[in-house]
Amino acid sequence: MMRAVSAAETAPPVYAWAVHAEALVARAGRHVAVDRLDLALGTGVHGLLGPNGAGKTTLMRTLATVVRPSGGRLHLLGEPVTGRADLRRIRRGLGYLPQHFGFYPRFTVREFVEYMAWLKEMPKGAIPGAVQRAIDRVGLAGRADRRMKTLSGGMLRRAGIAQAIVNDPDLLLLDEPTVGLDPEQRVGFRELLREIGTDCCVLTSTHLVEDVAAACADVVLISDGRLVWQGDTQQLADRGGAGDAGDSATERGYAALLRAHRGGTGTTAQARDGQARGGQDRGGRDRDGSPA
Ligand SMILES: Nc1ncnc2c1ncn2[C@@H]1O[C@H](COP(=O)(O)OP(=O)(O)OP(=O)(O)O)[C@@H](O)[C@H]1O
Repeated sequence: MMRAVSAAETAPPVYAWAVHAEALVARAGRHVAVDRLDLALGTGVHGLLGPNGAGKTTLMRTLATVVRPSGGRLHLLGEPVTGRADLRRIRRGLGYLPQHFGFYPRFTVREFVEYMAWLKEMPKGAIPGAVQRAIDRVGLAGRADRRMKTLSGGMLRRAGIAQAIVNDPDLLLLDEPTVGLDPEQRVGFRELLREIGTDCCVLTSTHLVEDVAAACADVVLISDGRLVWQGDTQQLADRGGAGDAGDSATERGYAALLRAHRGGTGTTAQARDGQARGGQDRGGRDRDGSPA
């Protein structure tokens, strides 16, 4: 008997990783904020953790093609970013919520999201429907015609998320998206992330380890611009012990990994548990081919 075959099964994958960075270097001003970072991310929700100044925002800005890499290699959605890259093509598939985003205060939510859809070169006819859908998904349907300047901090952040997802991106970058959201909104937001992550590579930075535990399948920990650790939330929790600071297993795991990194030589403290979600099968081995 014939069974229905979905498009996803028949369409060949165009690229192995949505994000593939090798020895990536990026600067914030004159400071090297991303320092020879190796990172591979496939479909799914990845949480980006790291202490203040770890380089999270600079990494996000680099992946959003706002900052040009100053060393190493970077591929986004299968396209090389270094050299004479076709950034317009990458940007059409990108969604980005910066930590601080600008907007015309007199724009309504709908006008703001429409404007961003236009900047992303979406087909004109597709924009009104896509804008309405994005606004609905972030729970701002009742406020679509309110001016941006009249929104609360949490509502503004949701409008920011709406513009980031309006083009149904293949790579969604969210820099501290839960800042300003109340607890109920945070729970709703985590659900939205999980839903988006079924067919999109989502990287979300946060200081709230609990957000990561609740919404992310994969955790990326960076410090001093380097990858310290990558693994799933259970593996993160398993890293912690009773003596580590934190109110939950994941917080204790985070504290233990940072402690090991700071106490180690940097390279010996680097670890990788398992493999990133989505992309190619790495057979449970790390980049050098040694067992994870
Ligand atoms: N314009 C700049 N000029 C010089 N140094 C900078 C500049 N912007 C950032 N830095 C430095 O680069 C490093 C990384 O900053 P970045 O904002 O990427 O880190 P972060 O992990 O996002 O930090 P936070 O958690 O505090 O937001 C920090 O040490 C910061 O002081």
